[in-house]
Amino acid sequence: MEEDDEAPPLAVRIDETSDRTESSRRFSGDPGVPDRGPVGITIITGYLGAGKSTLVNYILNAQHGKKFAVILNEFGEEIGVERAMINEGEGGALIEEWVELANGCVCCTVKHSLVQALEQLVQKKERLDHILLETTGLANPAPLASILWLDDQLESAVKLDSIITVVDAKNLRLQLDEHRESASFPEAFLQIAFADVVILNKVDLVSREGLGLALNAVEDLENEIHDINSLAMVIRTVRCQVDLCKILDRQAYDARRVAHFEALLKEDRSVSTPNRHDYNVRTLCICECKEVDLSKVRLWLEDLLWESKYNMDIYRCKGVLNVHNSEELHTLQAVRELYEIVPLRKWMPEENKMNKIVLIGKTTMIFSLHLIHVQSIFVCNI
Ligand SMILES: Nc1nc2c(ncn2[C@@H]2O[C@H](COP(=O)(O)OP(=O)(O)OP(=O)(O)O)[C@@H](O)[C@H]2O)c(=O)[nH]1
Repeated sequence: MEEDDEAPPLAVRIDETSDRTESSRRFSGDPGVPDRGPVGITIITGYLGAGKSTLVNYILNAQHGKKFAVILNEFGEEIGVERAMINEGEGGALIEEWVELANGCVCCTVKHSLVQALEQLVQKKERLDHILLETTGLANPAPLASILWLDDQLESAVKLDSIITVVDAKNLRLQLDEHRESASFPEAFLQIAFADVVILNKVDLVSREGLGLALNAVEDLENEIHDINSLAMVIRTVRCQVDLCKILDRQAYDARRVAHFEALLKEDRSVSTPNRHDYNVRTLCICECKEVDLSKVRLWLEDLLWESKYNMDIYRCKGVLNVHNSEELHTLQAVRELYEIVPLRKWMPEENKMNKIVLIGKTTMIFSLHLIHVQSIFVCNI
């Protein structure tokens, strides 16, 4: 794990008096509803040239009537260049607020300025519907996710909504292959591993090559992305033209957002996703009906997330739990070392009570349930 990930999430506890209404209506097409819940932040990440600015432009120019703040993170020499790439509309009409973080990479040196920028922005939050944070092409989104992901006890005025990773369909394979043999770890893996949504952009460039093979080529890329992160929704685009309802207000980090977890229960994930490629970032899915002991789950998670035991570095985890002596379905969310387990709702009579835990992380070993000692969390041994 990296050193700079350690700032507590309390760092962005900004507005203790903010009200706690749901922010889900912001993009629901009902602009008349007064809604001053936490302002959602979407992190837009992706490799150099993948189409991040194109996506920001597309969002700003879409007919939604919403007010956005845009935070740009650029390296010193690029100051002003990124901003010039964004169409602010006549007289800046499309953007409510601009913040440029120009001191370096947002995931290390700029953490403090980011928090300050958010503090400034939320003072104007009555006028804001959403914040877009575009990171530099090389940024690792992990520390950002840890800073911005707040659990429900923290009454913040901002809330991480989701991480969108834009990937370049033409160059993705090259980018993933690039460092596979070397000691340096490609950001492209991390960006996919942390994504809630992957925009597979520039599919026009793949389709143009070898007509008959084109469809397969895009499908192969989708599979490759899912091998790394089976939780992410993958959307194919040309010039990032995407239905905004699919990418904004996803509340991907809200443990009480029922839809994410119900989808998890329905999806038929295999027990362990075999990788066709020898990547060391993978998804592993635990699927077991036996009841779990909550205190054992916590111990196991803390070993995994805090101690990086079992030769694994877990980036993201989501799951539903069948807890011993409880009639309630519990949800589990983790981003790096932060995790939360909350009771969500009663199990329904027709439901098959089960545990489903999806882990996304890096390992130097063969990813196996046995090796991560998952048997230790169950009330009865399996
Ligand atoms: N053919 C094609 N070109 C695209 C598509 N999307 C974006 N581009 C072009 O790709 C180039 C890079 O797009 P940007 O949006 O600037 O990419 P970026 O990720 O912001 O780039 P950096 O800020 O340098 O990391 C631009 O010339 C875009 O016009 C697409 O779907 N197809």
